[in-house]
Amino acid sequence: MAEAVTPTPLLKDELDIVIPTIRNLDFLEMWRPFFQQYHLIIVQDGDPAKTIKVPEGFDYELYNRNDINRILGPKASCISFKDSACRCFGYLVSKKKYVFTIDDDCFVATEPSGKKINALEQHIKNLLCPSTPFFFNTLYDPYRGGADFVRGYPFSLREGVPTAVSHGLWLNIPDYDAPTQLVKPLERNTRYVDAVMTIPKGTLFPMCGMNLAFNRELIGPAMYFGLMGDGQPIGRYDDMWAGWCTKVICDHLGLGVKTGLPYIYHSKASNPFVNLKKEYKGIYWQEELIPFFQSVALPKDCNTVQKCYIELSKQVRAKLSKVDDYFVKLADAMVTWIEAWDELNPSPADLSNGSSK
Ligand SMILES: O=c1ccn([C@@H]2O[C@H](COP(=O)(O)OP(=O)(O)O[C@H]3O[C@@H](CO)[C@H](O)[C@H]3O)[C@@H](O)[C@H]2O)c(=O)[nH]1
Ligand SMILES: [Mn+2]
Repeated sequence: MAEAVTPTPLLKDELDIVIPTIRNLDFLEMWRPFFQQYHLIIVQDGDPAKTIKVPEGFDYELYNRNDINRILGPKASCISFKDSACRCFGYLVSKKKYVFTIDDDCFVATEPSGKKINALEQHIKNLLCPSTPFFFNTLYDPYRGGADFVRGYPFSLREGVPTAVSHGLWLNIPDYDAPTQLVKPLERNTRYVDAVMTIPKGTLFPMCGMNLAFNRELIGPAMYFGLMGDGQPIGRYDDMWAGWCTKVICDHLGLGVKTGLPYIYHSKASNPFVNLKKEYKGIYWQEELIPFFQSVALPKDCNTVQKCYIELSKQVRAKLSKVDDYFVKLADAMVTWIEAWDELNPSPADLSNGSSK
C-alpha cells in the first residue's frame, strides 16, 4: 500500500514565524503539527543570560539583547527592550517573503465544529488572495469558496489589490485595554465569526500583534513596533503604532489589509494594573494620534514603503512633538529603523552597485 505522503505546507520556505518571548516556548507543542515545518525566529526579551528552552524538532534562530546589540550596533537603540515590540527585530533579520508573528500565550483554537484551527494556513490563504479596499463587498471575502462579489459590485474593481496584512483574532482572552480589562475581568470572547474582511481604504484599525501575518516584501519596512517598554513613557502601543503607520502606507500604495479569521486561543490575561501603568499615556495620546494619521497625506513620489515611512517620520516630528517630546525620539527611531532595514535587506540595486549602506 502506497505510503500517505504529507503535503508540503504552503510557503514552507517563504515564511518565517516570529515569536517574542520572556517566558518558555512550551506552547509550541500544541502548534507542532502546523509549525514544525517552518523556520522560527525567536526574539528573547529581558535578561539575555536567561536560557530559553526551545522544544526539540523545531528549526529556529534565537536572538537575545546581546545579539541585537551585536548585529545592529548603535542602531539597536530603535529596538525596544522589555516590551513585545522587540518582535520587530525578527522582521528585520528574516530573509523570507512572509512573516507570521504569534505570542507565546496563544494556542490552537477550535472551530464550532470542533475542528482545530490551523491559523497559519488561514493567514497564508488571506495573504495569497487579493483584498478589496476600494469598495466593500457585503458578502465579505469574495475570494473564499462559497462566496463571490455581490450584485452592484463594479467589475472594474473585482481583480482586487495585493494583500499586505492578515490580522487574526482571539477566542477566550480578547485584546482589551487595561480599563476595559479592569471593569470586565471575567469577560471571555466565545464568539466565533466565520468571516474575513478587507478594511476599507481610509479607515484605521487597532492592529494587535499577537496573531498577525504580513507580506514582508510588500510592507515589511512599515512594520516597526516603535519605542516601548524600558526607558520609554509608554508600552503596549507597539502594534497599534505599527498598524496605523502600515494602514496609511497601504492605503497610499494601494495594498490591502484584512481582518477576521483565523482565531487563536489567547490564554493569558496580563495584569490590568501593570498594563494600565504601561498604556495610560497611549489612551489619551491616541485621541490626538488618530486625527494625525487620518490627515496624513503622502506625496505621489513616495513610491516605496521606505520613502513613505521616512516621510511619515518627518510628519510625526513636525506634528506630534506638540503632544509630547517622545514623538521626536520616535521619529528619530523610525529613521534608524529604516536605516537598519536597508542595511540588513539591501535592494538588488544596492547589491549590484556594491553600496553596502
Ligand atoms: O516585556 C515583554 C512582555 C511580553 N513579551 C512577549 O510578548 C508577547 C505578549 O506578551 P503578553 O502575552 O504578556 O501581552 P498581552 O497583554 O497578552 O498582549 C499585549 O502584547 C501585545 C500583543 O502581542 C500587545 O502589546 C498587547 O496585546 C508574549 O509572547 C510575551 O512573551 C516580551 O517579549 N517582552
Ligand atoms: Mn498575551
